Amino acid sequence: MAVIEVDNIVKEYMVVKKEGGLRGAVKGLLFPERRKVRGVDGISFKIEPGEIVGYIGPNGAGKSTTIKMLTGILHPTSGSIRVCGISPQEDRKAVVGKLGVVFGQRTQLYWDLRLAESFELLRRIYQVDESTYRETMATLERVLKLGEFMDTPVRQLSLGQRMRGDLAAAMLHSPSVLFLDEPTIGLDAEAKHAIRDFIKQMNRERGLTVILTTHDLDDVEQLCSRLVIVNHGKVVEDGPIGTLIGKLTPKRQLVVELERPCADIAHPAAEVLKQEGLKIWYQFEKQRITAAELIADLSRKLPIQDLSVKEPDIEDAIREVYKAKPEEAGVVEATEPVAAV
Ligand SMILES: Nc1ncnc2c1ncn2[C@@H]1O[C@H](COP(=O)(O)OP(=O)(O)OP(=O)(O)O)[C@@H](O)[C@H]1O
Repeated sequence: MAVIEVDNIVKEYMVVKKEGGLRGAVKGLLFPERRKVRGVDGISFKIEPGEIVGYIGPNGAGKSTTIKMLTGILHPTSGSIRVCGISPQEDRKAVVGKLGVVFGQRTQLYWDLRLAESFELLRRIYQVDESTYRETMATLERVLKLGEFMDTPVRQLSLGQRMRGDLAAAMLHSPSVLFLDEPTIGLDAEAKHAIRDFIKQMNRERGLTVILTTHDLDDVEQLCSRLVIVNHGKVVEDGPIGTLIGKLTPKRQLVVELERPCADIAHPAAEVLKQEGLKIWYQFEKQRITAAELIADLSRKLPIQDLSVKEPDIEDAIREVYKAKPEEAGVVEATEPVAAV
């Protein structure tokens, strides 16, 4: 049985149309013109146990709205959702017991308590019995290396430590599904690595199902086996990462800094985008040549002082690949949210 079944869900919001200028503002106050917009417009997908799925799309695509409906915070205007066979609308409490949620930008830890006290409070809220809690906590402490800051007040934790704390908090009640919203945002390379390692380990050892929204291409490449790509409230692609990632990010850039000027900087498999002094920007297609091959070729003929590979922006790539006609978009500009309907 699928862990998550989403069948043709729609979410409509009421918004007030805004008009420019003082006259427009007064008119808007006296005679607000309301209209419905679709934040999610007929989304369907199924997720099987143990999958790690990247749920990605540009800003305003409908990712948060979908996650809020899956967790029961919002109700769909139409369509149906099952999480572990349960409808979040009908029994939110039961669904919450099956889910762990981590928002990179917010914390569910208690700012004024020490980390260990925060966990104890969450244990009581989730009604985890003490022996199960001790066992789970021992694993989480070891894998996430929480020991050194268990007694630190949450407000004094670094962002990376707090994220590790938040992941542990989300796993305290041994959920079957973990929702991660930008789990590595703002973290340094080492902290990102620790977070990704933990997710992989929980998935491998406990069969944890993970849904991940992220703007970080490395998160997607290193964690996800499948991508569901949304744009303008609709699923535009759903498939294995191997086939989709190349389509989304066909082009990369290599920035090379030379030690001294050179006349022949061309390469047959890469385009020179621009040159500023000793710095050259090459653009190349992953399918045609790998970064390592290009670097090896160039360093044979050029005196390279420094270089870096630039990944394309995942958001721009999605927008570019899945350009929708405005009438299909279902999104109205210059509107102000009023209410979910
Ligand atoms: N409370 C609300 N009232 C009105 N419209 C809303 C509301 N919440 C979201 N929307 C609209 O619904 C659409 C989907 O928004 P949503 O926040 O789900 O997108 P997202 O993909 O999560 O974007 P981001 O990456 O910026 O978080 C957007 O057009 C947004 O403006």
